[in-house]
Amino acid sequence: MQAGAYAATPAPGVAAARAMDLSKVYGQGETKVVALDQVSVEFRQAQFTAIMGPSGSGKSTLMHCMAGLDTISSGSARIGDTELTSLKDKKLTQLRRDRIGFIFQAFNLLPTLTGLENITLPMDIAGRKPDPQWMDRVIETVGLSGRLKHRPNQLSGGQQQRVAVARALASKPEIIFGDEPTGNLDSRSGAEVLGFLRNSVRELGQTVVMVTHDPVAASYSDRVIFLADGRIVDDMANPTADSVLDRMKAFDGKARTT
Ligand SMILES: Nc1ncnc2c1ncn2[C@@H]1O[C@H](COP(=O)(O)OP(=O)(O)OP(=O)(O)O)[C@@H](O)[C@H]1O
Repeated sequence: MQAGAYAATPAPGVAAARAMDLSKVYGQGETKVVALDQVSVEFRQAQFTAIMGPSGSGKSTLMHCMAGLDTISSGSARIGDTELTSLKDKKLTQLRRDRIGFIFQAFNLLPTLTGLENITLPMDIAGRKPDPQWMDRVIETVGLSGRLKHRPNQLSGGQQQRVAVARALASKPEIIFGDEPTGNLDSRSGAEVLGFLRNSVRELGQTVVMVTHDPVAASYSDRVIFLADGRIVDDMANPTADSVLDRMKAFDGKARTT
């Protein structure tokens, strides 16, 4: 995909990624675990989706399968129109590099590089030139203008995660996947980073899918899908921290009585 081809006119309602009857089974025989059981879901463009559910419900597995980090056992996983199961390793690596952004709990910044160098590193590796106007917008959106020459150890945890968010946004990926992106941050820094992610969806038309355990983090999203035992059991639009918490309590109560 060409730099600059994406997101000028994001189309809400169009699927940035899609799973159809996606199953993921680990192990065999007595150690067999059905981590995902025929999951079908669409992640729409320019939407911020949170994936929630109890420990072991399949959240990370779903994210890893959709992001091409893990193979699937049956069904289909697509990024845009590209079926991941049809890709060989090299093409899959290219797809992850060129079309997907990642934000993990650990910031994974290189200590010897400045903030700016960390942000542009994936594009440097791919031999692509950052679009200067886009970079300005990204850096402004994540509020890093005065911090670009600092190295990670001269930045707070929240600032380091903002660099990681900017790095994910810099190449205009079709979709960003976050695995508990604020899990290691105090609540104020976490709120800042979540605010930036939400801004990137609203102002830059970015598509974001984030795994979280935190109802407050989920309240920054447009939509929450809830997993239990490898299945989607609920889908909530315009979540608030209270509505998410209520739903989690209802699941807990049900789990205890069944
Ligand atoms: N590599 C693996 N080998 C075997 N089983 C696995 C593997 N990865 C995950 N599982 C199993 O698949 C199920 C789903 O795991 P997954 O990590 O997706 O859950 P999760 O909802 O992300 O959990 P958590 O909130 O604790 O991170 C669990 O039962 C887990 O033990």
